[in-house]
Amino acid sequence: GVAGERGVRASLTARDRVGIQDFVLLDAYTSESAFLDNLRKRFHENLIYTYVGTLLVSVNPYKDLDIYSKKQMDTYMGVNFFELPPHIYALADNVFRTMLSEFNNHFILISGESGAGKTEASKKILQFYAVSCPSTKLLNNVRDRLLLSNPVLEAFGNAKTLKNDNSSRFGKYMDIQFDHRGGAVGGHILSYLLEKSRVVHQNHGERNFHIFYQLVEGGEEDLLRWLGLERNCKNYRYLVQGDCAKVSSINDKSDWKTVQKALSVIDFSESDTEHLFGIIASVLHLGNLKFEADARGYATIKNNQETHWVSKVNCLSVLQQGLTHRKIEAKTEEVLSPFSVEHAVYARDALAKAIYGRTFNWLVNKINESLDSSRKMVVGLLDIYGFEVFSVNSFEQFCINYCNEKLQQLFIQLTLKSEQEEYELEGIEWEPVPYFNNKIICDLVEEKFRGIISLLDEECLRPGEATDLTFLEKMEEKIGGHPHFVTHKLADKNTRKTLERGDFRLLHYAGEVTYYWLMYYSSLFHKVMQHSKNAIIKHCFPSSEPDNKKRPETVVTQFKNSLVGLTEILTSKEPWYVRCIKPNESKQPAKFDDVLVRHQVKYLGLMEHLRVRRAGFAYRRKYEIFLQRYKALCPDTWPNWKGTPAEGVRCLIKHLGYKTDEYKLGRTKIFIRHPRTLFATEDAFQVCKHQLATRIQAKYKGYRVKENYLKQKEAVIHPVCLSVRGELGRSRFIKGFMTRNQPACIDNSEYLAYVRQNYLTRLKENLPKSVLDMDSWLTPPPILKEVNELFMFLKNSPCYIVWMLLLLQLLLKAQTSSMFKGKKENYPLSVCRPFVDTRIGKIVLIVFHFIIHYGVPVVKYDRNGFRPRLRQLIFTQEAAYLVEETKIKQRIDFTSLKGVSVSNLSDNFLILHVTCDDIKQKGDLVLQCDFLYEALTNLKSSLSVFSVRFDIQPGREGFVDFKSGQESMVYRAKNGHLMVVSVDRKSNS
Ligand SMILES: Nc1ncnc2c1ncn2[C@@H]1O[C@H](COP(=O)(O)OP(=O)(O)OP(=O)(O)O)[C@@H](O)[C@H]1O
Repeated sequence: GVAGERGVRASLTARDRVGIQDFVLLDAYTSESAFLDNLRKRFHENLIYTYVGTLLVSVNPYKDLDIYSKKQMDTYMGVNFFELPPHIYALADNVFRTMLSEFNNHFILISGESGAGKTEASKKILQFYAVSCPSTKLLNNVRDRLLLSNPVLEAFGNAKTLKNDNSSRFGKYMDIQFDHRGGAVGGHILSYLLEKSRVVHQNHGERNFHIFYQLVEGGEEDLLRWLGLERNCKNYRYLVQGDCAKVSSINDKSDWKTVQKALSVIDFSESDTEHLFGIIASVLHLGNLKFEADARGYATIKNNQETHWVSKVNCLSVLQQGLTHRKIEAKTEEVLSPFSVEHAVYARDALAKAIYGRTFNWLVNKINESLDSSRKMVVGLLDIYGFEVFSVNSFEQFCINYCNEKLQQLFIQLTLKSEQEEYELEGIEWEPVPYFNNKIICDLVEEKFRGIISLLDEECLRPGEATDLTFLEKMEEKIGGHPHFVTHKLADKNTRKTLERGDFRLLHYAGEVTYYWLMYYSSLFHKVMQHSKNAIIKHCFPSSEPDNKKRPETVVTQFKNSLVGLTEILTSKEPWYVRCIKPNESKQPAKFDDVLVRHQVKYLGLMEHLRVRRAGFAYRRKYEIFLQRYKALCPDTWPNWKGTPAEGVRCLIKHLGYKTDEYKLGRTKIFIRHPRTLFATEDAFQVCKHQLATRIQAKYKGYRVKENYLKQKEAVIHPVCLSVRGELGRSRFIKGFMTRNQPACIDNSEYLAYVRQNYLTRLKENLPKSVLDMDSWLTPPPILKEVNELFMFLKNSPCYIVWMLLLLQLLLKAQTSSMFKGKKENYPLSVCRPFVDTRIGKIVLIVFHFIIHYGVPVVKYDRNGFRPRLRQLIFTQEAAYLVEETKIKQRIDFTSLKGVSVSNLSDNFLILHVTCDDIKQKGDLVLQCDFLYEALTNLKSSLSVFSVRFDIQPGREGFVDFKSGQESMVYRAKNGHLMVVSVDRKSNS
């Protein structure tokens, strides 16, 4: 039954399969507690993945599990979602195959709290694609760049926080671009809202971005000297505020090396890296700049040494003035107004943040340049910061949490809402499943004129001084009554105690967060930076910006717009979800905190998702599509249905005997409640399909026979053929052909083979008196030009080397004959071409130092997944080698070669059986070779000193099954074996 079900499922489209799988799996969870129990039990058994429908839930194990090996990847490749335990590879593989079969774009949204495992999940998906996609030299290059962009982005965009030692401090959306064959041909990265405040300030127990520590700890002596840096993080104010420059889980020195290497692979020139690290160093120097008040109380820079280094590495000269003055524009002229010390410190930090932030954007663009291709289809990976609640939540947390609200809203729209709306739209009776729709919070933040962002914009850009308090009052006035907004003034007595006057609280879908931030907007240093000779800084602060005439966009509006862009990107693609869950707050393995997990399960909307999917239907299809697929099952709808598709489906399901509770008919679609109903229909279709196929085949065969007859007739009238055999030969040939009635394999080349064969038969009957008496040899027909030339040559200068060569050929062919004659179906047909001593390019031969006996191109089939790979098979005196271009992939000593098998059919497969106790060997090799007889004869002669079993097997060889069929093909069968189908040649030979 299971096998039958699998067969049925395999025949559905990828999307059907996933939809049905979704439904089947949901049966396991009856309540939230049951779901949690299951999650906990699995977690303790190291089963960190669970499906909720098609959505993958991952619980961070906080320890390395042996589930990400190459072997695991192979196991999940090309296997249906439900056939193996849940895994991130299964999801990645399904997305990939759905993309290839439907030719559309997809995205995987990875969400969860900080430290829940989002970045790790996205890396696992990327690694899976890197291994599973087809590989060529060019594609490998792209793959390396895609993979190596990660450590660079992590160095510049990740940092240690209290929650996660490698926390992504920016949002990342990455497109992996594929060609129509599934080769990964490129990528594109979008980054969102880097947490720039971290450059100048870190909370206790947290660090600045990794790259600063990597440079100071790992940078070469010369580089540090050139940048004016000392190898001690404690000397830099921007690196010591969290008081944890050194962390046991982070190795800055080795990470520095990784980043250096990665930069060179992704096309960063020497001058790029020089400028880049110049900027990193200058930020560190900036942080050490101190100010003191002059006699009038205005700021002046205290330590000139640091200014010198900032200027030197950034090639800047007007820094002093830029940091201690602001520009005031008064009608026609610009006036410089001096800063107080406090303002100067603020300006310094703002400059450091701006430099770092813009450099980060430059870095992302630069990586994109090295990855972008003219893409065909994409799988997008969205790994974006999770919902954050700290004791002090600033403007950045506000943006991050707003982003999470938007993504939750998208999730609701794409799953819960759209599913229920579809039933309504189709007029299907349906009891709505309640869920919390967070649109109300999104509106609170982003609504035009009334939302928090609009109010903030207004406050920032209005004339007069804007402060936190004026902004707060404005919010209280405009959105005071909103149920998700609270301030000290608006709160009830109990809540008021928990709020300061300057705070405001938002009741997010994931919990309450109290915000407090300082407003500031400045374009003070832009002019200064334009004078830099550092190419990156020049690029990041272009001279055309900012356009003073235009109302400047505030940071929050820029962010809002970028989220609108992101939503557009996502809604144009098919969604898939990975929900990451954090099992405990202390990053400990094997600790499952029920309260914490329950909270995440709640706000991630998992239970609602589950309920909606379970109450719904397993399968839905437009009437046209359903009818098109299954119309053959009903005599009234086959082959053509004249009425409307809806009537056709009605007629069809009546004929099939569907019970009324098994289905619902909507306005445009049929909805089927249980997978078993569909399985039964699909089963019936499979049976019916074969019967139909046989009928169509019979018709088609008749047509082909006729067509081929005409073709062959034309072929034998070809002038070459005529000149060889004359009219009599031609008519005899046509007669023979008609008797055999095997049109598909008869063409000019067979006729020529026939001529050769004929000559040899005549030669046998008229043997020469002596081999050296050339005149006694029968004259070969003109078509045997090579032989003729050889004879002419021998005639003129009898030469023993040539005779030796000829003899060698004869010996080899005799060897082949003794091995295969009468044992393998296509033996006589395929062996008539002359054997040569090697079939691989000279360049390959030159690269290897050993003496090569024979080389031939082959296709190697991986044992896991049976993916074909082009290789060269080379024999030397002691071993066989599998070579990719000029790289040896595998060596098989003849001493460890147990045997060689081929089938008795007309395929061109060979299997090399290798002793498995040699751990370096990867098991038996399955190879396909166009020159099978030549290769095996050569192998046999190389092996003569070794005792190797040489088998010709009927039909089956362990994990490879052979059979005859109408058409040659190779595919992975349902039993997991490689199925090799070859054309039946028996009747032909
Ligand atoms: N599948 C996994 N197997 C083993 N360890 C994991 C796995 N996923 C996550 N971890 C551990 O948890 C840590 C945090 O994971 P990760 O950086 O992916 O979290 P995140 O959700 O991206 O957090 P942030 O939002 O802060 O970037 C990792 O550094 C790793 O130590």
